[in-house]
Amino acid sequence: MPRISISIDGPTASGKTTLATDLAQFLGLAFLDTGLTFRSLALAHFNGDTENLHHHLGSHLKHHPAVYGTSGELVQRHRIFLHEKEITEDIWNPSMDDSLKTVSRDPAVRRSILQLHREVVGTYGDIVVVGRDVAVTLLPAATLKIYLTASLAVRRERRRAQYRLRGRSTAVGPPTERDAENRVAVRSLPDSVEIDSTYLPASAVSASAMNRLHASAAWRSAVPAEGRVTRPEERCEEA
Ligand SMILES: Nc1ncnc2c1ncn2[C@@H]1O[C@H](COP(=O)(O)OP(=O)(O)OP(=O)(O)O)[C@@H](O)[C@H]1O
Ligand SMILES: Nc1ccn([C@@H]2O[C@H](COP(=O)(O)O)[C@@H](O)[C@H]2O)c(=O)n1
Repeated sequence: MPRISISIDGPTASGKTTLATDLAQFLGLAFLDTGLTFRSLALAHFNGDTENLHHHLGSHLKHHPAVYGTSGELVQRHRIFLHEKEITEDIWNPSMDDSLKTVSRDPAVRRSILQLHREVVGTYGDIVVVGRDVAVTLLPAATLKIYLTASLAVRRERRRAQYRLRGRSTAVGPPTERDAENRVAVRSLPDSVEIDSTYLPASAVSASAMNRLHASAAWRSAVPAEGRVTRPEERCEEA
C-alpha cells in the first residue's frame, strides 16, 4: 500500500503535538516532533558548546520518533540520544530559550537538521511530522498538509495551563515573519488545509483533520475503499 504522511505546521501552542498524537494513534503511524531535534542541539549549546553545533549531528544525534500500532497502541516511545546519552527529558529546561533561538537561526544547522529528519522519514515512511516549516522543507508530497492556528491569547493561555501542569515553558509570541511566509507557502501546496483551533476543542480539531484527510485525493488513491476507517463521531455525522 502506498505510504501515508501528514505534516502539521503552525505557531507555538496552536495544538500541533496534540493533533499529531491523536492522528498517529488513530491511523497507526509514527510521530516525529522536529522541535525536539532543535531542543536537543539547544541543550548542547546551553551546556557550553557554542562553537560547532555540527559535530553533534551526523551519527551523534539519534532521534527515534514515537510509533503507534494499528490498534492505537504505543509500539515505541520517542527517545533522543546525544553521543549515546539519553537526553529525552533533559531538553525541557525553560532556561534554554536563548540557545533555542541561536540554534534555529543558524541556516547551516537547519540544513543538517533537515537531513537528519529526511533520514527519519525515509526510515519510518508512514508518519505524522510536526514543526514550523515541515510541509515545505520536509514533506511537500505529504498525503495531507495541515496548518494549525489559534489566536495569540488562546495560545498563551494554553501554554500557561500546560506550564502549571508540567513545569515546562516556551515563550509564546505573535507569529514571526517566517511563520507568516510559511503559512502562505503551505496554502499553495496541494492537499493543504488550514484549521483554526481557537474555538475548537482538541477532539473537534482531530475530527476536522480526519475529514479533510479522507477527502484528499492522495488518501483516496493511497487507501483502497475497503481499508478506509472513520471515527464513530464521523459516522454519526454522516448518518
Ligand atoms: N484544541 C485545543 N483546545 C484546548 N487546548 C488545547 C487544544 N489543542 C491543544 N491544547 C492544549 O494546549 C497545549 C499546547 O498544545 P500542544 O503542545 O499540542 O501545542 P504545540 O503547537 O505542539 O506547541 P509547540 O509548538 O510549543 O510544540 C497543551 O496543553 C494541549 O493540551
Ligand atoms: N521545524 C522546526 C521545529 C522547531 N523549530 C524551532 O525549535 C523551537 C522548538 O520547537 P517546539 O515546536 O518544540 O516549540 C521553536 O521555537 C523553533 O524556534 C524550528 O525552527 N523549526
